[in-house]
This record gives sequence, C-alpha cells and structure tokens, in this order.
Amino acid sequence: MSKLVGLVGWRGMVGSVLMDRMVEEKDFDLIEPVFFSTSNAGGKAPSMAKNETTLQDAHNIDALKRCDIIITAQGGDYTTEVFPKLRAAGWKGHWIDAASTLRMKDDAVIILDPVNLPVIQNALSKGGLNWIGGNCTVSCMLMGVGALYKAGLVEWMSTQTYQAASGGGAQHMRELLTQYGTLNAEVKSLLADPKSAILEIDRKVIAKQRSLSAEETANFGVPLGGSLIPWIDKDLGNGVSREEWKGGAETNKILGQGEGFGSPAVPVDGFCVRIGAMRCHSQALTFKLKKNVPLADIEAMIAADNAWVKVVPNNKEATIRDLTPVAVTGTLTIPVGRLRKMAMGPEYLGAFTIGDQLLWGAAEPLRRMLRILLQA
Ligand SMILES: NC(=O)C1=CN([C@@H]2O[C@H](COP(=O)(O)OP(=O)(O)OC[C@H]3O[C@@H](n4cnc5c(N)ncnc54)[C@H](OP(=O)(O)O)[C@@H]3O)[C@@H](O)[C@H]2O)C=CC1
Ligand SMILES: N[C@@H](CC(=O)OP(=O)(O)O)C(=O)O
Repeated sequence: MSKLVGLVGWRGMVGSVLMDRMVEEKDFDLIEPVFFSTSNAGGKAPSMAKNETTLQDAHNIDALKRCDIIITAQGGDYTTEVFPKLRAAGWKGHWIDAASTLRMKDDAVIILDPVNLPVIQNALSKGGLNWIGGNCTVSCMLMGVGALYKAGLVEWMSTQTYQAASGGGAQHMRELLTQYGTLNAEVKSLLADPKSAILEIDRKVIAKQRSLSAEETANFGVPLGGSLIPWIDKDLGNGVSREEWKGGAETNKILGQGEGFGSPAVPVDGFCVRIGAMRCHSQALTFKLKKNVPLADIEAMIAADNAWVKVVPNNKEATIRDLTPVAVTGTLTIPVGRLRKMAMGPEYLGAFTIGDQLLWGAAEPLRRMLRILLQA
C-alpha cells in the first residue's frame, strides 16, 4: 500500500517549486498525498490529490499523526509550533522540512544526498526520523565543489556570496522589481535621449534610491535595486551574520564531520551579500588545499562528482555564457567555473559557482529524501 504523505506549505514559493518537481519526476505515482493548509482547511486540495481531496488543518495533530511521512515548506514558525507537539503525541513518522529550525539538532540530518548519502543511510539504519534541507547557499556550494571535501583535500575555504532576492521570500522578489521600476521611471526621459548627461542620470538615480518610501523598502529595510546589502539573516552579536555562521556549521554537519562526529571541522568562513538577482545564489570560493593538486585533476574530480555539476572552462566566452544567474535559473545544473590557482601559491584554488536556490537550495533535496524513504 502507498505511504500516506502529508504535504504542508505546498502553495508557497518553495512549496510550488517542490510540487512542480514532484509532478515532473512522477513522485505522486508512488504515494497517497494528503494536503494540509494553515489558512483554508476544508478547501479543495490541488489536482495531484488522489483519494484525499479536501485540505486538512495543518495545526490538527490528529490529522498529521495519520501520515507516514510529512514534508513541510511552511516555514520555521510552523515547525517550531507543530513539530514538538506531534512528537509529544507519539508520532513516529518521518519529518522532511525546508526550514532551518531543526537543522542543528543532534537527532536531525541535513539532507543533500548527492553529497552525503552515507550520512543519511547511517542515520536511517539507526532509526533517524528527522530530515532537514540545508541552507540554500551551503547546499548549492556543496553540489558544486563537494568532490574536494569528499577527497579530503580542503584545509579551509572562504566564501564570498552574491545571494538573490528570493532567499528572503516572494515579497522580497517583488520589492526588488518594484525598486528597479521606480528607478527606471525616474530617468526614463533622460535615458530616451542619447545626448543626455550620464552624471545627471546618476544624480537622479541616487537621489531616488535615498528617498524610496518605507513601503518600497519594507522587506529589505534599505534599497537593493542598484545597490547591495552585505548582511543576511540575524546579527549574532560577534560580527558574524547568521547566514555566515551557517556556512561553517552546516557544511561540516552535512559532511558528517566536526563536533559530534569525532573528526575535526574544516574552517569555512566569509561574507554573505544580498544582490539584485532574482533566484540564483552565486559564490566566489577560495580554498586552501592540503596539497598541490594539478588543476586538470581538480576539474576532472569536480566534473565526475554528480550528474548536475558542470565545469565551465575558465575563459571569458564560456563564463559569461554559462556562469550567470540568468543562465542557471530554473535548472538543476550547478556550474563551477573560474577554476584557477591563485597568486598566493599552488595550494590556493579559486572557483565560482551558482545554483538555483529554490531547486537545489530548497525543494530538490526534500523530494529526493522522500524517494530514499520510499525505497528503504
Ligand atoms: N525562500 C527561500 O529561499 C527558502 C525558504 N525556505 C524555507 O521555506 C519556508 C517557506 O518559504 P516560502 O515558500 O518562501 O514562503 P511563502 O511565504 O511563499 O509560503 C509559506 C506559506 O504562506 C502561506 N501563504 C499566504 N499567502 C500566500 C500566497 N499569496 N501565496 C502562497 N502562499 C501563501 C501558505 O500557507 P497556507 O497554504 O497554509 O496558507 C504558504 O505555504 C521558509 O520559511 C523557510 O523556512 C528554505 C530554503 C529557502
Ligand atoms: N537565508 C537564505 C534563505 C533561507 O531560507 O535560508 P535558511 O533556509 O537557511 O533559513 C537567504 O536569505 O538567501
């Protein structure tokens, strides 16, 4: 008999990407889905529903308890409220979650199976039940350069990220586009005149950016269109943003190393920056390798690591064609380019990688974990 799989958060931005992928990969053929809602219990479930065509109340513990597996992309507040109640009520099902709430708990595995299938399988064999998707930047990075970690080559890594508006959610994407529109409108007539002075355009744009209404910056707090914001997520109070902290903590946990795993953690640190891209997170990486490995060997190792990574030749033509958010958006491809040894010495490797933060960064690891559980 098919497993009863509860789906919470299916109509949100991450949830919609997840539903699309599940339809594409025919995951619904293998399960009996039950759709939940926090706002419309009793309403009509989406077309993927089979026998259970009514939306269930996502806060009803008894309704949730019926499920063998629950997948949620509803968000951290929902997880914080519902997950402990469900476990306290004796539910022994599998919980697959996109939110960060449970990621660092000892009984949770951060799931990214092309990178850490052995860690997942080990936890499964010990009765693990909590499977949490990783931070989008970390997951996309490891899909690209995980091979170097698997080979034990990394002494440390520094990341400089260029993160898209979508990381904040749908409203942030809208706000970015609204700001671009406002700025364009401000100088539209000057732009239409090829003889207008560029410094006049620039003066008007900066004046507009500095006077954007509170409504137009409600989500990011400051203008992002035509600017950038070098802080993402909470202020940890020690000069590090929470997004930067996740880089080190989650990379090591995904790989099953560091505190609690009985092996040293690899230092990972850098700066996380919000830029005006829509839904792809990009990052420049600097590695200190444990030894001097020829560049061709590194390229081969990265290219062979998984079915989605693609090494982009380190030349201008290939880079500007294949290594941009515009090229990658909506695809599962993880390009890794700009691979070169750096001026600091032959053990220093530079790389640039990009991933769609709603696919490998959020939805895809969840549906793949569902498949792993269905096969177990
Ligand atoms: N955004 C991201 O990049 C990432 C997000 N995540 C995690 O996923 C969680 C969900 O993120 P995200 O999908 O961006 O959140 P959304 O705000 O798009 O969706 C969350 C929920 O909001 C409710 N909702 C209210 N109004 C609408 C509307 N107009 N359209 C759709 N849904 C609506 C829905 O619940 P209901 O149907 O019950 O009313 C929906 O499930 C995050 O909180 C985070 O924990 C993880 C990785 C990346
Ligand atoms: N913090 C990420 C998005 C996200 O949801 O991350 P996490 O799943 O770690 O909370 C960003 O803003 O780009």
